[in-house]
Amino acid sequence: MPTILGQNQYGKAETRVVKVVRDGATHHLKDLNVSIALSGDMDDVHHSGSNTHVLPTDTTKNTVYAFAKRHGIESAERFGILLARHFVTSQVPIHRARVRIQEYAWQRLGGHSFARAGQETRVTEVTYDGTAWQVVSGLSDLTVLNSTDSEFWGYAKDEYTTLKEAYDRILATDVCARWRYGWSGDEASEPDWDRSYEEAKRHLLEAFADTYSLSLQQSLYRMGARVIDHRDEIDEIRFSLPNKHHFLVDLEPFGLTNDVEDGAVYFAADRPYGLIEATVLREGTEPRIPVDLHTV
Ligand SMILES: O=c1[nH]c(=O)c2[nH]c(=O)[nH]c2[nH]1
Repeated sequence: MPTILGQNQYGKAETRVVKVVRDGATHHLKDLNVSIALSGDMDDVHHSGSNTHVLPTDTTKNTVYAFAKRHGIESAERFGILLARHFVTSQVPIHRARVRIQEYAWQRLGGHSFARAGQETRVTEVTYDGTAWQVVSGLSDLTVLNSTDSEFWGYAKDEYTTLKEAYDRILATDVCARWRYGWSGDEASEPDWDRSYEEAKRHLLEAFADTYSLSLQQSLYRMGARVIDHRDEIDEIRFSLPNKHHFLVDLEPFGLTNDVEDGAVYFAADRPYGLIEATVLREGTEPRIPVDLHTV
């Protein structure tokens, strides 16, 4: 049967780029997911396997990172225009470039601290056996990020350790927290659940933003301790915190320095991720929140 090649396009999908702009102690964040699709004179690669006209998808990814550093990210549209024009005007066989960009919105918590806008899910689990009540509430998927004041160094090393010590890194996580109320079931002392939720959330966010962090484990403990210290009705809190790694992109091959101090471009990796989990308890109380909040 004779066949013909129909519409075709190619490029790197979902390049996750985070650009930090430092304005003194105030940082600004652009967080994009960029997908490039190029098309043009691509018959040969499909028919004969000749790659002469194929600018690698790897290159389209590098271009996203290099452009983020070289031109900054003023808006998703401006960034898309720069990229699309670049591919079409610099490669003769490429006649069309489609650049799709998703931009993640961040809400400011402080100078260098941010929470992903409108994302979290509030949860509760109420158990009653005719005698005792147990109320465990919390939240999932509250994404937060500090663009500085995070280090990680001085860790144990063995023959498989390659991680470079970090003295100024991005610290980001999706907070999954469950807290258990000490409430006995007595109506007169029933907590104001909405207020308790808002305050627990506020305290854990403030602790995340205010902590100069030497590890996510340390930030976690501070977040839990802040909630327990300020909220008498809560006896126990457990966190499951993925360490959402942001790696500095090596832009040296393109003659660009990517120094943290003057606003860097990061590759936001989605997996694998470190998963840091711990319970913080009021002294004298029993741990009752299940250990595995996540199922992975
Ligand atoms: O805050 C961190 N805690 C770790 O246990 C760890 N491990 C790692 O590779 N990076 C980090 N970061």
